Amino acid sequence: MRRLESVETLGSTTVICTDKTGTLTQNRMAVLEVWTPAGRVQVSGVGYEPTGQLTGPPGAREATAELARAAVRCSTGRIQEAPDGWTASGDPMEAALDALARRSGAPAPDDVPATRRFPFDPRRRRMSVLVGHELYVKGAPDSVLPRCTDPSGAAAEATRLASAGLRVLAVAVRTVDLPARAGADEAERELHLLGLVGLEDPPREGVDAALVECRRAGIAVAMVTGDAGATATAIARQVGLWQEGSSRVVTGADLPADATALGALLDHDGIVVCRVAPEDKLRIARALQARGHVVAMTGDGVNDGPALRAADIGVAMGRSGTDVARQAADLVLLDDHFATVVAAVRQGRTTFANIRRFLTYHLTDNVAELAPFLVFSVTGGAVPLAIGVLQVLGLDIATDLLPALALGAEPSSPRVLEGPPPRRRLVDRHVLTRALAVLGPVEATVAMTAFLTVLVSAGWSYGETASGTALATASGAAFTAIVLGQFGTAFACRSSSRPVWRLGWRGNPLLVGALGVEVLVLAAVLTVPPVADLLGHRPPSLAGLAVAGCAVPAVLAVDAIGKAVRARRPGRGVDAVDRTGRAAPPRG
Ligand SMILES: Nc1ncnc2c1ncn2[C@@H]1O[C@H](COP(=O)(O)OP(=O)(O)OP(=O)(O)O)[C@@H](O)[C@H]1O
Repeated sequence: MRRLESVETLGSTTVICTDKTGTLTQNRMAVLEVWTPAGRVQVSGVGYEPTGQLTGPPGAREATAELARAAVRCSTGRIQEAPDGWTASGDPMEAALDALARRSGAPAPDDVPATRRFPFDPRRRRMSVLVGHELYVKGAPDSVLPRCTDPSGAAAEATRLASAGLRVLAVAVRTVDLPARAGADEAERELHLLGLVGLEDPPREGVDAALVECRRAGIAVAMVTGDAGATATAIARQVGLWQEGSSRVVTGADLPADATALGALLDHDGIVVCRVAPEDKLRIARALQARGHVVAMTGDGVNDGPALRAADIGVAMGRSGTDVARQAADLVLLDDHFATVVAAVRQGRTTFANIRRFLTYHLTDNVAELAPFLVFSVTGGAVPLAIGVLQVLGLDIATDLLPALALGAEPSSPRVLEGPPPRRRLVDRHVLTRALAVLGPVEATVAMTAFLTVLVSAGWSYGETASGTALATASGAAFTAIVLGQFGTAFACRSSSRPVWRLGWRGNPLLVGALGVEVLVLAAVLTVPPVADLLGHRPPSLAGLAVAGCAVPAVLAVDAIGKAVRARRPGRGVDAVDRTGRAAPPRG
């Protein structure tokens, strides 16, 4: 996480716009098939190894070697031998082209340096390199084929390869005497098509399960990719993103210009947006936000910065992403894996819930601490002050600190990704009602009852001045009741919906440890004379202790009743993604 405050936003994510390569797929490319005007060639081989087999008519295999040599001349990515086998150095797709060249027996590219380079650009979707008078071009078929003089049959082949889920690249050459001032557009025309390459990039393991989690969590997922529609759709099907009936594929160029129409078009689970330009990503993020969504957007390219910044959560690829994307992002995925985005959302929801637990716990305590002062003031001093300022400090600093910290470390609930994301404020009506109107008053009542029980049993009656010893013993009982009440509150705060006995006792070992320490601190504060004298109390009498002990069951019982009442209210447990496949808006 680059910005800590984004953790809270992450938990509220309602739409994830993910790219494909490396996030949903492994970004381990391998050429499976080549089409040249001389025929088709099937390519086999293991990973990036330079040895493999080409199967096809001899003419097609020769043409494949020529195509591969041109593609490598137009690339910088290469394969290299590492201790654990052959790996890609640079762009994995270009490394796969290098492997193809070696498997096809193409002569290694000469050392003649390129005189001009027109680098890959996601808007042009092609690149070229001029070596002497030869211009080598490679790029997306829909970008390269219209610039070829002889593309017959290639478009249909490109569609066939893409429909099989392969990433398709067209490779072409041109012999040209290029003027020094000529730009890419002028250079990359009248091309001679060498053929098409179909590259496999297998889906990542765990993506399908992560998508199922997203659906349960009310998070819609859209694939936003620069790749072709057919390839993107095939991959969407393979990973389980495609939803029969509600999914559809839209091309970047066909996205409506109007933001409202764009938002309405994209506001569904399983949408595939293909051939997007970086500025499309920015528009997509803004259009979904305008519909009330909290948008997480992944990106890796230099041009993805504005979209990553505009999204509520910009997610950059740590391995394959550019520095620009990483700088613009809130979250950097060290493994580039889609499932990690979902894990981060889970952590975001957990952190949000833990901060609320922590706040509820502390607010409850405040009510119990304030009540004695209220009673004292309202009765005009007829009821003595049950606890003093130093005792309040003792409660806040000594006994409450560790349980509060332990609540902040409550592990993720298995149900945290069930149902639509919370879009509540940290302190909302539920937190305030629970702390100030339910748990707090119970603690306060038990504390005052313990206090008065000790006083009355020592012979005090309303309006009289209590003896110093009776007052100190009664105050010790009130103090004990508040500490024990907080004991119950700490367990009650572990869940906002389930009673304590459904949670198990070992779910948060830190809390159990913290409460053990709390008991020791309580005993010390009550019995160690200098401390007890400083705070102005003494150990409670048996009657006082008995009443104070009721604080735990009283808090837990009232908490369970409050949760049961809340569970009966309509609107709880709404399905995350409704049957139309529309993304659930954040819970209000
Ligand atoms: N290095 C490259 N040289 C030539 N063409 C490329 C290169 N990289 C990609 N292409 C072509 O451009 C198309 C779009 O690639 P781009 O990198 O914009 O998409 P993408 O970001 O890879 O999409 P995603 O990451 O979502 O899969 C690819 O389908 C491919 O045909």
